[in-house]
Amino acid sequence: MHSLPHIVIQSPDPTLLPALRHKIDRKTKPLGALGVLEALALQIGLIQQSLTPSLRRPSLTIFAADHGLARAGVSLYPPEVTPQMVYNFLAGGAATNIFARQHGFALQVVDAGVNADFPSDLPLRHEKLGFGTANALEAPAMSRTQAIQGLETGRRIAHEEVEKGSNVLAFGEMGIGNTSSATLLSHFLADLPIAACTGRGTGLDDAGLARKIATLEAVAARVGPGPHEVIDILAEVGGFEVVMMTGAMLGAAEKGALIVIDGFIASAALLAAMRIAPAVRDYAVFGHRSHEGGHPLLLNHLLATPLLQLDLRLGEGSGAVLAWPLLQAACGFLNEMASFEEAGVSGEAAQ
Ligand SMILES: O=C(O)c1ccc[n+]([C@@H]2O[C@H](COP(=O)([O-])O)[C@@H](O)[C@H]2O)c1
Ligand SMILES: Cc1cc2nc[nH]c2cc1C
Repeated sequence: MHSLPHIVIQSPDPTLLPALRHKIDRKTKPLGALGVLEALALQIGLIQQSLTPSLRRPSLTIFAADHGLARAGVSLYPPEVTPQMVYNFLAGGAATNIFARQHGFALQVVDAGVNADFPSDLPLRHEKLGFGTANALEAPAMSRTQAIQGLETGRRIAHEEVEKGSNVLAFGEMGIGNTSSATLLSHFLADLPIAACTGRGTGLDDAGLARKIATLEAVAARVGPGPHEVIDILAEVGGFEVVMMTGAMLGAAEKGALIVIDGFIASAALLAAMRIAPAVRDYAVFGHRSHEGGHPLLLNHLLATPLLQLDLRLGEGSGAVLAWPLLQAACGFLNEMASFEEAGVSGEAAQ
């Protein structure tokens, strides 16, 4: 039987922290005046173990998959949209394509388990774990073996991106029904109440939201209160794209790359990854705060400071890619901004 891969992730060595702090504090600005950008520069410097970090070949990988639970009416849109959006990504017409082009991201799309037969010659990475997950109301979304295979595949994909020269990896997803998986992961892995962290996803109305909450509570009752191993929770509530994204985050951190987290689903994948190797958190930055109901709660749980707050609720990695100029700004000021000494500006406070 497959077993959970042994993944060792080290937190970045903190020895460089005082030198990084000193370099930031000698820049021509009041102490702390660059706020969150200072924290970002510190984090990137530590991850790269460098006082002059650089961001190379930003990459976005979108994992797509279908959800059996979508048949229970938990989304406003039909599951057919998942394969249709895959074609849209491949044609370059989705929002995330535009933002990725704008910011020079290398983009790849992975079929993690879409319920469609894609021609083998499409420029799509074929890593299908199944034709959509099982309906989690009735049975585990996937087997433990599929979950482990998904983790391993995601991990390999991230390693390959690093081998191609990337040190910034953003991950996105597409999967009708996947805010339900993310809600259930938040419930089981962060102890968040289902009613509080269920959101409208693609745009459910009040009645739809009430139906979704009742459905997710029924799934949670079938799974039972635990304790559960993280791999079993991933298998119980899915989805294929979420397990692959979890593996990819672990793979990116193993290689010392910066991970850019998108919205609610990506944050739930990180939550799962942290249960496998807690230090993965040290490599993550949070692109934005999604408009999806549970995301602020999950971000609080993760002690995360999202960089943008644009009321996005799209997924596809869009909120991660949009945060790119802020990552560049953090490295830019650390590398290029004059110090008090260089600029002949007095660095002493008057009182
Ligand atoms: O990233 C987010 O925070 C986010 C919030 C709401 C919806 N989405 C996207 O919408 C789809 C899931 O919504 P739903 O209603 O089908 O569960 C999926 O394709 C996600 O990429 C994404
Ligand atoms: C059209 C559409 C595009 C998406 N992109 C990510 N999730 C999505 C859901 C829908 C419905």
